Amino acid sequence: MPPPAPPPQSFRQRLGALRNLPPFLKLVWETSPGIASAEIVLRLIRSLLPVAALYIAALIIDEVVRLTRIPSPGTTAIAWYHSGLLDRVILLLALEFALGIGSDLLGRVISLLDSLLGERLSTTTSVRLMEHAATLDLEDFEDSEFQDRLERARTQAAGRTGLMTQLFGQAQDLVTIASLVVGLAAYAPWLIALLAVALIPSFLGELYFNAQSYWLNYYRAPERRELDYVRQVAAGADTAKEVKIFGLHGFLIERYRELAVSFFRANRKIAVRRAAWGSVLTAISTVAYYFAYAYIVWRTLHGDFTIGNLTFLSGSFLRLRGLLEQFLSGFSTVAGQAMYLDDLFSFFEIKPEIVSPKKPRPFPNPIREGFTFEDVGFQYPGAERWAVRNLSFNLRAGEVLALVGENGAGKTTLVKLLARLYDPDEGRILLDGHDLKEYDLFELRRNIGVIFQDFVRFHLSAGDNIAVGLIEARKDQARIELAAERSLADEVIAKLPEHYEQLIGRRFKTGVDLSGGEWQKIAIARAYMRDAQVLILDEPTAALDARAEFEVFQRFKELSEGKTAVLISHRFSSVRMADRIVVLGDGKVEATGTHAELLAQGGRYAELFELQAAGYR
Ligand SMILES: Nc1ncnc2c1ncn2[C@@H]1O[C@H](COP(=O)(O)OP(=O)(O)OP(=O)(O)O)[C@@H](O)[C@H]1O
Repeated sequence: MPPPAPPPQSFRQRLGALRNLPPFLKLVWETSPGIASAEIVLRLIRSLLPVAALYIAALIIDEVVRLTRIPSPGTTAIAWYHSGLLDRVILLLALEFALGIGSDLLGRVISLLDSLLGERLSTTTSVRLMEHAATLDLEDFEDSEFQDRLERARTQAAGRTGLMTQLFGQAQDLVTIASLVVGLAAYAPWLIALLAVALIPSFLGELYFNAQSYWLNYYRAPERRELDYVRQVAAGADTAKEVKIFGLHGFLIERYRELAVSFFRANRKIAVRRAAWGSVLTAISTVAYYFAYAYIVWRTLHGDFTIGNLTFLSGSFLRLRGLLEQFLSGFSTVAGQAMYLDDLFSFFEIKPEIVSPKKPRPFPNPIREGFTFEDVGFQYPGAERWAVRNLSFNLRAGEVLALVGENGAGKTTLVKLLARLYDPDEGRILLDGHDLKEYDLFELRRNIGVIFQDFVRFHLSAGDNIAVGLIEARKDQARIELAAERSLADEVIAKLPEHYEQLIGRRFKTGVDLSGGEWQKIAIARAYMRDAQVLILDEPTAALDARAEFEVFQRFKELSEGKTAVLISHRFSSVRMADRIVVLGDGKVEATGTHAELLAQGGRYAELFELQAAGYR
């Protein structure tokens, strides 16, 4: 589908993006006040060198002209030197030389500082981006519009160092321009007006095309994400197996090509128009330059200006024109880039909704009553169906509760609500009689150890893969080993060549991959790593063989002595171990009871149990 046409943007709106510059400069400054101030001082000095050089060049010429008009002291350079007539010229030449060398040196130092500061800026911005992303809600991450925004902000974080150099350069040029204008104004003020008239059209043209490019990128962010995604799927290690089996290469490459070609076409259209208009508008300024040049020559012939003045003025004018052109096109680049900054700063403006209260209630230790779901309803953003609704039940302190239900019944959603990854849209969840929202978010999560069905396979060492359950205890080898023992991961690790140090996953060269069930044992150890009061296993055992799952759950039950535990599984052999079972159907509690009670009731539980049991007979 073609992207919608860019909305008409007034110049004022485009220039409005410049409001992003002060916070951007603040960011640059905070990155490194030392380098930034050195840059400012050096650039200020360098900005005044061109006018000084032009002025001295003019003095040299006038001096030479003067010397050609007096009687020659001799024919050799030595005779000239000894006459003392060359003293002034020599001094001026030496000065001009020093200015030239100085300017070159300063240029080198400045670009060195630029690159140092740029790299630091890119790191600072990326770190801030990650820090901010960490505060945001899970809901945000699941929203594709948010993903687009994050993607744009991410590219901005890496790409804005050019803008910094540009801004510093602009400021430097501005000082040079001002110094040249003062010089020029002293001789021929209206030349300056002529320059302005000549340059404004090309400036406006640049501004317009920059805005076009920005909007193109803006609207294409979803497609760019798709482009990256397709590339990843086509050439990624995780997907290679299915891509090969199903022979998806052709399909993926074709999709990539289609997207890339449509990008290319849109970009080309803007580039061609920009080039065409650019050459027309630049021609106007060239005409103005020669017009001004002719005027200065004419005034010199009339005796109003000296030859030195002529060189100074034409030199200044030429330089000024170049600088102004550079400044204005730089300015429109800056205005264009400032629009991209919108993406970065607007990302920083997203505020999380799930936060801790200002004065949190102390977290109960031990939990006395447990959790109560009161008529809880929750709808995923953008979804029409309620994932859970009118959900009421108790999770009593110290019990082992199993959650059962068909796919999509709302089991995982319930767990996410319990850990406040989402807040309910209706009803409330109480912990020991108080709303979960009254407790500190961090404390709540620290007290809950959840292992999800889709736990993350970190491409880290086996030890670290367990330690992520309580990252502060990463160095506590005894704790890691105990957790591994409890989840049966110790047997898996014993077989690895480097044991706990073994890198697992196939992303890195020395990595060893594990089977699905082996990964699960490692993941379950994370729950044991933290001494949480509530332990939740949300079906991370699906890939375990029947014996392993039985053992894992048996241990889980033993080890959750004195803790509150929730287990979700589709295997009744495990479920029946729980003290109490809650049957979910369509986001509601359908029945509760022990295994025997539920079988006796003969509802959905009995039906599902019979189905599974029949399969084994
Ligand atoms: N991130 C999400 N965005 C939108 N809808 C979702 C999301 N996650 C789950 N759902 C929907 O919410 C409902 C409940 O899903 P949930 O994952 O809680 O089910 P479940 O009982 O854990 O299922 P399973 O046994 O398959 O794991 C389903 O209809 C599902 O489609």
